[in-house]
Amino acid sequence: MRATLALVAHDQKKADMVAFAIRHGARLAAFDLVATGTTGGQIAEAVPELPVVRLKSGPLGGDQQIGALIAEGRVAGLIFFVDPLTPMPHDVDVKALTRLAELYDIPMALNRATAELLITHPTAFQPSH
Ligand SMILES: O=C(CO)COP(=O)(O)O
Repeated sequence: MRATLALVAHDQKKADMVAFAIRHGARLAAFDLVATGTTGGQIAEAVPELPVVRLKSGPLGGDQQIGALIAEGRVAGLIFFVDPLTPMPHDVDVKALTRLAELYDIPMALNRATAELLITHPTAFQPSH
């Protein structure tokens, strides 16, 4: 069974996420990928051979959709490049998403340094989560 990874990046971090997807394309290809709308679109444009299911954009409910997948036990890991410097209209959604990842004990990287550690760890993301 393939594990699902969720990929999300705030606007100021999208370039970092695209670079991450390019750098780790081969590793990411081992997973089913879901992403919030704009993040997924930019990954798909940069790495067209990497299939990414795009949900709604974050401010329009995408974070909540990923949270729901986590609550249903369908997400093995969350890589979320958070922008800590910009106020967000959907801050409560961001908080709800990270809270569910905490609650369901999903490996969660909120910055690039942690994402690098998780993606290069062969057993970090288990489908049973
Ligand atoms: O806002 C986001 C996460 O909170 C990301 O959404 P987008 O990928 O649609 O920009």
